[in-house]
Amino acid sequence: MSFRFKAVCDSSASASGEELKKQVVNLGDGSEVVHISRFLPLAESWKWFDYLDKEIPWIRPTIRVYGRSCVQVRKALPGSRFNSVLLNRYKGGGDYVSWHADDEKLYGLTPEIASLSFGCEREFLLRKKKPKAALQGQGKTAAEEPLSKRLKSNTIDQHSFNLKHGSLLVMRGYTQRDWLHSVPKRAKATETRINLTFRLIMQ
Ligand SMILES: O=C(O)CCC(=O)C(=O)O
Ligand SMILES: [Fe+2]
Repeated sequence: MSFRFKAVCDSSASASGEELKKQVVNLGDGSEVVHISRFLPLAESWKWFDYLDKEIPWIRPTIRVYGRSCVQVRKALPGSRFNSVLLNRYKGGGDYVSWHADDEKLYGLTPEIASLSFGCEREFLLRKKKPKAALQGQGKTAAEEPLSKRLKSNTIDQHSFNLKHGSLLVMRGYTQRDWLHSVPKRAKATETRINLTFRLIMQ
């Protein structure tokens, strides 16, 4: 699986011969999102979708982690900074992931999370945490934060990305500390979407 994944990435960059349309969104204060809507070729992406849809024993373990299973990948993606992948399957527009941050300690302070999407296009939202919530993640109180940080910043505090079949979205820097993300319900999204999020778990 890991070898095939790498091969697919390489061929998408060279075989198409066209520049990857890369959108880099600076969220401010050291947080950043990179979005490449045609990261993998469409046909290759459908192969991945079919493989994952059929071969993964999709389960719904509890209501809190609705439709999600976790697979530990060892020695995967040689040379990369990821050692685990989480798989999400959204059967239709009624399946969603509510507002959260992947800010668990096991990912470190500035985790890089790379998300590949297959199948039905869905909206991905980012919303700035309320200042108190962002500070809690660092064990600080508002008073401990420099005045410059407490003044209202003029950056936009909500972003939306349409995650297409074969797209890649990378969250990095302080995005998990300072921002929340979600995939909301969408009545019009009738088809299945599968999403892989690659992460580095600190040993
Ligand atoms: O499905 C997605 O694009 C996001 C999933 C997600 O946020 C997660 O697995 O933590
Ligand atoms: Fe997440």
